[in-house]
Amino acid sequence: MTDSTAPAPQPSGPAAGTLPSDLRVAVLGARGRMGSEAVQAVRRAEGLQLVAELDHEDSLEALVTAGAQVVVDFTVPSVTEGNVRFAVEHGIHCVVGTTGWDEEGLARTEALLAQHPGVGVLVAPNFSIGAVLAMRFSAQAARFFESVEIVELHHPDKVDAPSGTAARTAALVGEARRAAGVGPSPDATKQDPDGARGAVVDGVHVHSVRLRGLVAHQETLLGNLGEQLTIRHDSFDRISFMTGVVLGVREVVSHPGLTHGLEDYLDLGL
Ligand SMILES: NC(=O)C1=CN([C@@H]2O[C@H](COP(=O)(O)OP(=O)(O)OC[C@H]3O[C@@H](n4cnc5c(N)ncnc54)[C@H](OP(=O)(O)O)[C@@H]3O)[C@@H](O)[C@H]2O)C=CC1
Ligand SMILES: O=C(O)C1=N[C@H](C(=O)O)C[C@H](O)C1
Repeated sequence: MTDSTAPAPQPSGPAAGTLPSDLRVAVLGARGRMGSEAVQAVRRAEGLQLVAELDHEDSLEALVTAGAQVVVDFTVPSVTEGNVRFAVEHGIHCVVGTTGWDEEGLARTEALLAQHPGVGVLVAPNFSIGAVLAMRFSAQAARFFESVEIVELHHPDKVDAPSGTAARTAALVGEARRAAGVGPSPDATKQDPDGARGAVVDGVHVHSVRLRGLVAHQETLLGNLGEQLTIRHDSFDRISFMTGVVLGVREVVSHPGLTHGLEDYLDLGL
């Protein structure tokens, strides 16, 4: 959708200090909480050149006009897959932080990528290194405990629940427990008319808290008789996601096809 009163998108030529070989990067959702942080991170990063900052009133055609090689998407769940489709069809690699992706959307994107060999798409539910490790640790621990539940806590302006990170953690935990032949967490609840037990994702209960003052936080609670393990991660500031975003931009160009999760670009040594 275009708005003639809105400022035109900002395709920019080579800026002082950039080289012709710098990777040309555009940010979608550039005025949002994450997009604005990503704009600054790309500007700061050596070897990257910010060529467009787009928000919802801007046409995606501006990505092509600006000659973007990689697009970073921090928009809203309802539009992110369409943004990726446009980019892939124009040979532009994608680094996607927007949440709300389901298996069907990922499968459609994978099928599209098969028609565009050489193009890479990274969909990462969480770009902070601590959160990536917390997801991995949760999956590793899952089979050793009788009970597992996830609590995610976020700022109240977040539009989706459960968080993408919590949904991904639950999927990894569920998969690890199934692979190990571990049954569901014990739960005698027979009546829950108000949904007090939270959402159930891949057999794992997920509870979403929305509280002013928070940024992004998550606990995986694992229980056995007489003991509890808590795997907690806190993002106190959105700067925590930026190392991962810049890494994703640099790596996506050499990882054709679909990558789900930043961990595939990292050597976690686990
Ligand atoms: N993977 C990760 O590590 C992280 C992921 N996220 C996810 O990133 C997403 C964005 O979060 P956040 O920045 O807090 O949200 P915001 O609401 O602050 O930002 C979203 C931005 O996208 C814009 N927008 C909406 N529709 C379009 C469109 N069609 N094209 C381009 N831009 C559009 C909005 O504009 P307007 O307001 O004018 O409509 C807004 O500026 C969420 O899905 C969130 O879960 C967040 C943090 C970390
Ligand atoms: O909306 C947010 O803020 C966040 N969204 C992502 C999610 O849904 O997991 C990542 C992080 O939790 C912050």
